[in-house]
Amino acid sequence: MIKLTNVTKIYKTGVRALNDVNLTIEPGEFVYVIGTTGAGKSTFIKLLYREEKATSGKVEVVGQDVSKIRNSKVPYFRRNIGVVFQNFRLLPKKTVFENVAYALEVIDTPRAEIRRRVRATLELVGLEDKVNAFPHELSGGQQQRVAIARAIVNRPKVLIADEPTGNLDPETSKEIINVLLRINEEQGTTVLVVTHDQKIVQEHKRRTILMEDGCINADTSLGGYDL
Ligand SMILES: Nc1ncnc2c1ncn2[C@@H]1O[C@H](COP(=O)(O)OP(=O)(O)OP(=O)(O)O)[C@@H](O)[C@H]1O
Repeated sequence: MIKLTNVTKIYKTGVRALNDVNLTIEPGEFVYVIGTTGAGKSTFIKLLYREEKATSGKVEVVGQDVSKIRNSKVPYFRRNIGVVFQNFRLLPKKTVFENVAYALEVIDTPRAEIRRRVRATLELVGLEDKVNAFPHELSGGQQQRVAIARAIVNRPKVLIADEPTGNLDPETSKEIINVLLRINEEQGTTVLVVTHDQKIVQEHKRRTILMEDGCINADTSLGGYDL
């Protein structure tokens, strides 16, 4: 599903954010990416949805060589990938329903289909009773659920969450991780969670990739590494 082969990323400033990274993530995996600030976690995920391009090496996502996708085709490619951020990034003047429906409207989904899929997705994230609320009427955890619903409503193969619990208290963080786990288990979506939250990683043990100075320093799937 995701394969990096000898991937290096050097920014224009000369910073080497990723240094010869090799990694494979299989379809349906749930993976944490952890590491100190500046380790290269965000750079890694930006390469996956073509927000940045690798300086050298090969990045493959859903069978495509990401650096070879033409700029005009990038929006189509991105339909395979849902992304959730720490700061939710919802449209403030749109309701919960509209925020989630928007992702389907831009790809010309028929109205009845939009209604059906938005409702089913809001149910999956436990927000069926907030369909008509506006983002400012919701708690942080509820806003993050809306962001997750928006990211998965068109059934992407990969869901990437960059510090999804960074602004949330421990109890709410746990709920958000449970939602991500449910999506992984019920829909078979490959899920990547970048997090600083050691507690979450310990509580719901899944494959964990530790990044340091642009390298993968440990990977629990390779064994011999107990966090
Ligand atoms: N657009 C950019 N231009 C130049 N350097 C950058 C850019 N983005 C990131 N960097 C640098 O690349 C390195 C890796 O950054 P990255 O954001 O990938 O780390 P991170 O592990 O996600 O950190 P954090 O946990 O703080 O988000 C850092 O030294 C950072 O300063």
